[in-house]
Amino acid sequence: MLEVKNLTRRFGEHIAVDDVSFDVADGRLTGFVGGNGAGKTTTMRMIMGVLAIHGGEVRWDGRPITTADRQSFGYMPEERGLYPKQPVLDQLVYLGRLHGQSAPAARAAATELLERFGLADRAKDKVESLSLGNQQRVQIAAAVIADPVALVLDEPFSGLDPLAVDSMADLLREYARRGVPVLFSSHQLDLVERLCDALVILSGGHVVASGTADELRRSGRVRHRLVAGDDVGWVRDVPGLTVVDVDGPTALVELHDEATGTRLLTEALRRGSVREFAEVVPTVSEIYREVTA
Ligand SMILES: Nc1ncnc2c1ncn2[C@@H]1O[C@H](COP(=O)(O)OP(=O)(O)OP(=O)(O)O)[C@@H](O)[C@H]1O
Repeated sequence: MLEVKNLTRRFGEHIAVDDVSFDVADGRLTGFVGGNGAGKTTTMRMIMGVLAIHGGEVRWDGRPITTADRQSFGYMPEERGLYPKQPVLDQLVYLGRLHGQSAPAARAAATELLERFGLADRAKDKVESLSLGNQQRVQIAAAVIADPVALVLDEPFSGLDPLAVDSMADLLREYARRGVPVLFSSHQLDLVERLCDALVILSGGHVVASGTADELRRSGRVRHRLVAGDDVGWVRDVPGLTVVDVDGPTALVELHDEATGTRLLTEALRRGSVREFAEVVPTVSEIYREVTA
């Protein structure tokens, strides 16, 4: 398990990351979200040891992380550091060897990854001759070439076309299935919702929410939607609830307790037909907007 404990980082007077704590459990795909400048990249850089930590610590397997631990991680930095003039396959083999792989093992792993990302026919081309999206695919291959024990990926999905997004998502799921903790940042909340087991939401350098998507949904205000056969303006007079919205036969309400739900439904049935009465589960986007507002 990767643990981030009270991490803090300043740039001059500005506190970019302020007492940030969260866990990335083994086998858990954890989405790291937050607006521009929230502190995601700074946190990931501290996890990987490329930026000095001003407070707190990073732990791996229950003890302070070491340089050797970090070398066994797969890291995709925000600044995509590939050598533009080097052929794609040679570059991946070189990176694999830097991580201690033998030349044949690195070549085999690189070839398999290039095939997986539809780049087998570009193996001999220089990186700079690839489109940005394809360079991004090579960068992903570089992060996973040496069979990492944890993955820390800064916006791995940005710039990918839908097919590459699917390959990337499959790859991350596969690593998670093998028990690898995976932390990735993204601004694509729909993707995070679809893919993640857990979420960490950062705002202004602080963790404003974290947990599984289900835990976050349940921790927010639960709303109910009532759709009746006729106008439901009368719900405003029902005690024990807050009306969020009323539009003709549809009302969105927050119940203060369960008994009010029963009362509301009974009243609606007494007045006519009820087409729907259900809990409204918020999406990750809605939770995000609420906690970062
Ligand atoms: N090297 C630096 N020098 C000065 N300030 C920095 C430096 N790196 C980051 N910051 C500041 O730290 C804060 C957090 O930045 P960071 O890049 O970590 O955010 P982010 O969540 O990754 O944003 P984005 O989604 O835009 O990539 C910002 O206010 C940024 O301006």
